[in-house]
Amino acid sequence: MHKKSVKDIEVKGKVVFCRVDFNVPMKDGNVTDDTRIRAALPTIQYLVEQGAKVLLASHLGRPKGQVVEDLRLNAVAERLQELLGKKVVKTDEAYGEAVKAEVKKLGEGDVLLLENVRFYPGEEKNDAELAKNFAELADVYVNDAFGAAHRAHASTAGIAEHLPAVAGFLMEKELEVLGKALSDPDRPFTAIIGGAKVKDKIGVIDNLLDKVDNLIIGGGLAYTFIKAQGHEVGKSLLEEDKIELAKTFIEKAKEKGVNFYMPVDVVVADDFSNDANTQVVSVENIPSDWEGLDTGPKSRETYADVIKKSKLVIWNGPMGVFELESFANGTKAVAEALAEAADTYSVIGGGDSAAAVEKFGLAKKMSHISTGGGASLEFMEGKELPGVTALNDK
Ligand SMILES: Nc1ncnc2c1ncn2[C@@H]1O[C@H](COP(=O)(O)OP(=O)(O)OP(=O)(O)O)[C@@H](O)[C@H]1O
Ligand SMILES: O=C(O)[C@H](O)COP(=O)(O)O
Repeated sequence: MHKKSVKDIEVKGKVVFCRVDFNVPMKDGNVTDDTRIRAALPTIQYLVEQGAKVLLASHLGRPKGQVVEDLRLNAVAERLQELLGKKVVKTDEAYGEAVKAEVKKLGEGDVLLLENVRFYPGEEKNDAELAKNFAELADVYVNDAFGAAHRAHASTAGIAEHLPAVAGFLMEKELEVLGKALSDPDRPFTAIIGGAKVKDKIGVIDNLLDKVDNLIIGGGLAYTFIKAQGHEVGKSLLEEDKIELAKTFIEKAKEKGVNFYMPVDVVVADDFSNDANTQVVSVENIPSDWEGLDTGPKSRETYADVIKKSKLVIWNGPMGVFELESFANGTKAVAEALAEAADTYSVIGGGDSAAAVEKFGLAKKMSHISTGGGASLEFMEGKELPGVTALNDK
């Protein structure tokens, strides 16, 4: 990586402002999935072992610059304390005199978690004053928040102007895996793109068509492609204004010699619910008052075949409405094929696909599950990540 890492600097005795992405799912005041906390542990533990005074900063949810009691980081601090096996001090603010006083009390190897940085309006505006306030707390800045690296905020970008700024281990790992996939992929290289809307995936499809050998399309966005091929899609999700774009993607795939796989059959339902009546139909025969909610068995088989013959697969977006048992099979088939393909390096691009492999109990079988939803998507689109750009070059 061309950015400095936490290993490139001396941290002993220094106060380190470490931005992490502890934006975790919560229910009734408890952390329901601590994956992102666990993913940041190697950096935190390293800083502790090296004798740094560790200040952790994160956002949680979207409080829009106001204090929202339910979005305080207290439960996160508790979970972190359990995982680290050592005391984590938690402050009710993220900067200011009271916080400075707490920081002064820290000894080498101590850990303090600041309050939700999005309680301050300046955070999302990348306000220079707020960035300075954060920087005043510390001697060094470490960014390990890959999941928030696509945001140019005060704690992800602005602060780096005031302190030596380096990447943490999670940040490095994510950039290494995703970067290698895009710049020097093992082949055959397959991208699987699903999810709800074409509009959210335009950039990623366009960029990946320049790089992959196979592109597999599934999920709700497939119906715009099916329509682009001249078939009726009934009540399925359709973006009328993206049909022409879908045609250009199919054309681009042809020009680039990319094998383009779309569903040949789908599971249609007469209602968006688990108890709906369902049938499997070919894409030429989608009934006018039914909607497609999953890929059909023939498509699943083809997709699994392509996956197993690939050396590298990047997957972003579910193949169907996997949250409903009746329409989870397409997504499950992709997850199972990836789990079975021992020679295939599988990269799960965060968000819903990561939730799906977790739900099917197959997460451990994947080579890399990104902790970034939006961040990994923007990276795959070839966009610059402000949280990375802001760090010091090697
Ligand atoms: N055929 C379909 N019709 C309607 N919705 C669908 C269909 N297939 C999948 N979906 C829905 O798409 C949603 C996921 O879409 P999204 O584009 O957000 O995926 P993602 O990129 O994996 O997630 P994230 O944005 O969190 O990274 C899921 O909730 C799923 O139920
Ligand atoms: O959950 C995420 O993708 C990151 O934590 C970023 O959150 P945001 O979309 O609210 O900026």
